[in-house]
Amino acid sequence: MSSTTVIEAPTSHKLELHTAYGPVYREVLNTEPRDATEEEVPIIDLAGLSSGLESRKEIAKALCNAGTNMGFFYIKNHGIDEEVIAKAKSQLLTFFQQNTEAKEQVSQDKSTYYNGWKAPRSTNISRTESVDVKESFSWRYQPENDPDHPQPLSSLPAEVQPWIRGEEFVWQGTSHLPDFKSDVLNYWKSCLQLARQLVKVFALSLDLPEDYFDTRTTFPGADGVMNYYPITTAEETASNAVGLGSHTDLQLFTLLWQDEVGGLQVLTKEGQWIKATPKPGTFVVNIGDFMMRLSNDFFKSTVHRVYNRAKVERTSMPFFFGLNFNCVEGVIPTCTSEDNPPKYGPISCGDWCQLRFKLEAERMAKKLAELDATTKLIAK
Ligand SMILES: O=C(O)CCC(=O)C(=O)O
Ligand SMILES: [Fe+2]
Repeated sequence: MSSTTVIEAPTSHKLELHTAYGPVYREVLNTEPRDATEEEVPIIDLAGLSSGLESRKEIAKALCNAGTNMGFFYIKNHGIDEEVIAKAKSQLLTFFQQNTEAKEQVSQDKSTYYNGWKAPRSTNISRTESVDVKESFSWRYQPENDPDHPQPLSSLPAEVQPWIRGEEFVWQGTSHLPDFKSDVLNYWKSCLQLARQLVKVFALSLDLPEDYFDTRTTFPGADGVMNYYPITTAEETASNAVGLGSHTDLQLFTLLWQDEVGGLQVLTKEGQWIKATPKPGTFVVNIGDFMMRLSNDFFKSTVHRVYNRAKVERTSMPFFFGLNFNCVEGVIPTCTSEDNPPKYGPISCGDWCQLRFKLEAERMAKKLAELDATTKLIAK
C-alpha cells in the first residue's frame, strides 16, 4: 500500500509592522480582499458639527462605535470646500509631473524633519512587502500658516519652538509653480480647522469636556502629505508590489482625501483585508497609534495599505493630526479604571513620532542598500 502526503496550502501568513518600539507581527489570511460593509466602515454625517453640544454628542456616539470597532470611517458634510480640494489636487498633479531634477529641489534628503519629496520606490514601510511604489510630498506645521492664530515662530512660547517641524525649503523649492503654496496650504488649513472641530467630538466620546484637547492642539502635529501612485508596471503587478505597504498611522487621527481610483485596504481583527472604496464627497478618517495609546487601546489604530491595480495613476492627500509635540501625555484618566489600569506611560507626542520616523528611515536605508547590492550582483 502506498500512502500519499497531502500538503495543504497555508491559509495565512505573517505580516511585520513598525511601531515606535520596533516590529510587531500580525497573522493575515490568504483570502482575496473583499469590499467593506457599511457596518465595518460606516459613513458619519458631520452636518451637525457646529449646531451645538447635543448634535456633537450624537456624532460622538457614532464616532465611538466606529472608532472602537474598525477604527476607520468616512465623514460626509465635512465642510471642506470641493474647490479647495480640486485646486490642491491639481497642484499635486503639477508637482509630480515635473522632472526629477525639479522635484529634487525639495528632496527629503534636504530635510531635518521628513519634509519634502520622496521618490517613487524609495521607501519600504513594511518589510514583509515590496518597496512602496508611490512618491510623496510632505510638509508640516509652521505657526505662520495656522488659519486660527497665524504668528511667527519667534513669538511662540520658548518650550514650544524647538518642536516645530515645518521647514520653509518645501515652499522655496516649489515657488516656480504658480499658486502652489497658497492652493496646497488652503487645503491644509481647511483640514486643520476640521480636525480641531473633530477632536472635540473625540473628547466627548471619551467622556471628556469637549474643549479637553483645545490647549493641547494649539501648535499641533499637522502633517500634510500628497501621495502619487504611478500605474503599477507589469513586473510589479506580477511580484505583488504595494503602492504603500501595511502600516498604522502615528498621531491622533488622519483625515484622508482619496480620488475615485480606489486601492485603500484595511485589515480586520480576523486578518482579512477589506476595501475602503472611494465615496464621492467624503473623507476617510482613521485612528492613529497615539490616540490608541491615550485611550488605553479603547480606540483602534488599524493597519491599512494601498494597492493600485487600476490602469490609471492614483492620488491621495492625507492630513495627520496630533497633539502639540511638546505635550507629554499618558493614558487619559477617563479611559482607565481599577480593572483597566493604564498600559502606557507618558511620552511627548513629538518624541513618539520621531522614534518611529527614525526607525523607519534607518531600516529603509538598510533595505535599499541591500537591494542596490543585489542589483549590482545581478548586473555583474
Ligand atoms: O493613499 C491612501 O489612500 C492612504 C495613504 C496612507 O495610508 C498614508 O499616507 O498613511
Ligand atoms: Fe496611513
